[in-house]
Amino acid sequence: MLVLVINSGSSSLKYQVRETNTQELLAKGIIDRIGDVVPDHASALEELSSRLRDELDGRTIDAVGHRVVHGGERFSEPVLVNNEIVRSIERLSPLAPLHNPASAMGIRAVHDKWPKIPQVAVFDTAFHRTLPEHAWRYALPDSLYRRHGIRRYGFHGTSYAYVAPAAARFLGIEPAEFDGVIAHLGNGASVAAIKGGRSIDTSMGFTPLEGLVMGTRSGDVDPSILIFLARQGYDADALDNLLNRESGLRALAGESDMRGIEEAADNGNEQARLALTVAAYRLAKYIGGYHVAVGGAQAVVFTAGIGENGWSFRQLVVDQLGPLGIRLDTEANLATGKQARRISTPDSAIPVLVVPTDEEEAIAEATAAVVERHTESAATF
Ligand SMILES: Nc1ncnc2c1ncn2[C@@H]1O[C@H](COP(=O)(O)OP(=O)(O)O)[C@@H](O)[C@H]1O
Ligand SMILES: CC(=O)OP(=O)(O)O
Ligand SMILES: [Mg+2]
Repeated sequence: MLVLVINSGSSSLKYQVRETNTQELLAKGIIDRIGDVVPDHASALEELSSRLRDELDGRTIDAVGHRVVHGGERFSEPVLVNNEIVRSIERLSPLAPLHNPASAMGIRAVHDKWPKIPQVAVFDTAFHRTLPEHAWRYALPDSLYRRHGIRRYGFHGTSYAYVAPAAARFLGIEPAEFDGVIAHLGNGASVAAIKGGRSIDTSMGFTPLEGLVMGTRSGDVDPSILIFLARQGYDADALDNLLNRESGLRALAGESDMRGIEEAADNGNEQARLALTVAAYRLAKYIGGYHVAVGGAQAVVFTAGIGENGWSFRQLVVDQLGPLGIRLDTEANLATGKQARRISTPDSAIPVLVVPTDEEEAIAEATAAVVERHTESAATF
């Protein structure tokens, strides 16, 4: 089955075209710096459509798989999209303002272009459905959970579901026996605690705003800051904009893209250095906490744009993990490539790995499975 995958991240649109029976990769690309060089997701979709005309050379797509960040309490598995499901994804937009609108727009754009093609939504929240209640529940009145679904959902699940078994394979253990801490560091960034191959805690919460310092998102802050600002006259939209778009690395360093920040820090820019230190310190604390949560990690794993490529950021983080007996191999940390690799010394108490993620490959597989199941069940009626 020829599957087009569209991964609408907050700052990028990644796509792949895969023949899922043969694993052949026909096209792959990224339109990045959305919100900066590319104005918005709509222009990114136009660019994608013109690239596909050239890259597909007349071959036709059988199905389209979309990454959808927020699935709320309703979606715990990939689903075949219909009108009602797109509306449901749109209703969840306030809980993932940088992502769900772009996914819904992508689904509608594909439907307008190719109305007969089946589309599948694959949710970032699904992998975290195994979180125990003590990890997903906030210390808030239960009515907020019952009335508004206010709880921890967690995100980047498709990536964790791909990387956790890959890390286990690298260590030579069964995926269901893997206990570890995985840091998915892209424009949005989160950490997950994996025990027995399942997610038991994660740093993002009700929305993809909680937790780590990100490109433009603050991560954890004292909620009183919001109350204080509300009393100063900030309304909901102003707070949303402040925390989701104007904070994080952008607020600390003046720009949100890690490549530019690392370069500025190398050139002696103090603001950029401080931004990296704040972000690395926050992450190191989470890694220590999740090492405890999983009852002793068998590995600490870095993945996604910064996790796979940002060697100096990895060094800043791992250098703080000395009390866990973790030692970075500075030479190995400089290696590049799409292979899973170890970046800690042989005597490090816990191995530190870089394991590249491939959300698009995982979405292509899930999409083909859903469409095949649907076609089979349609045939039996
Ligand atoms: N070679 C590199 N060195 C450091 N950071 C990098 C490199 N390549 C990409 N990145 C960073 O990765 C981040 C984007 O990661 P990605 O996983 O693609 O994000 P998203 O999916 O959230 O849009 C950006 O901050 C970018 O600067
Ligand atoms: C959930 C999330 O923040 O995704 P991304 O990192 O792709 O923006
Ligand atoms: Mg991403």
